[in-house]
Amino acid sequence: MSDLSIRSLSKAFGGVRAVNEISFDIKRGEFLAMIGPNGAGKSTCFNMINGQLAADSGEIWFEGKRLTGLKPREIWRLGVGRTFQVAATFGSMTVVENVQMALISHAGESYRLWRPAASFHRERALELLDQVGMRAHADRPSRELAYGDVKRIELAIALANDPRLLLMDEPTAGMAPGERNDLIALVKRLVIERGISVLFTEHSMDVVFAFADRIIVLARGRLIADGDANSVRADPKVREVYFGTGKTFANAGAEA
Ligand SMILES: Nc1ncnc2c1ncn2[C@@H]1O[C@H](COP(=O)(O)OP(=O)(O)OP(=O)(O)O)[C@@H](O)[C@H]1O
Repeated sequence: MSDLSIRSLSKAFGGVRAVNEISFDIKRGEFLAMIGPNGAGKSTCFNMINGQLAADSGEIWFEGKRLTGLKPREIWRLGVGRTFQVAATFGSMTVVENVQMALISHAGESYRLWRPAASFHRERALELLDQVGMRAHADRPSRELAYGDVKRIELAIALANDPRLLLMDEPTAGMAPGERNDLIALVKRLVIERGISVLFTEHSMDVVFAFADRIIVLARGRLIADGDANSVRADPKVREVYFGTGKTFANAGAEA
């Protein structure tokens, strides 16, 4: 069964066709990478899926429900999660409190209700921290964490909503190469364990070729390739759009 279906999705900004008649599917449990050079339309596509941007035309369906036209919160409630940058907002709270807040929000409880009860959802929050390898840091203030660890907390927070599809727009941005691999390997393990689907964008070709089940490639708003690492790596259209960008594309991930 196809979890997410995108059909002829389009969005223009003035004269710029940021996303132009894009169609693709994500199956349950699939780890799908969306790649493309700068300005290809990846973020625009993500923002339409999560409801932050209205599509000009086309349709988005998730588990048989139409997402186009829904508000971000309605889409989130239907089981489409996304990672948020939490560090700046909740830096003064401890790691576990940040995850507790997400669980409170998921349960539809109010922050006011939570205040006198710091133990609210603590056990479940600790379980989530365990899954992302951060339980030992539970009671540290979030602002003390290293950047890579903040990314793990963001992942735990996204999982608190129990998503069946998780959208991750450049989850490894700003990370060192080793940390990137660790984070994506962790996400892939969670995908397998929880049977959720993930759509992610990533600039590191090594990461994409090593971990993605499938790769879709955008260029100037168009979808130009959709397949596994080998077929995408060998695709002349893909090579053409990456040629001259300075990325080590041709051999990236060849060992994977
Ligand atoms: N709010 C906006 N207003 C005007 N133009 C926009 C807006 N958002 C995106 N664009 C344009 O739409 C095109 C696609 O941008 P988008 O950010 O979706 O690409 P991207 O693939 O995510 O790029 P990057 O990898 O650099 O993040 C670009 O030409 C961009 O300049």
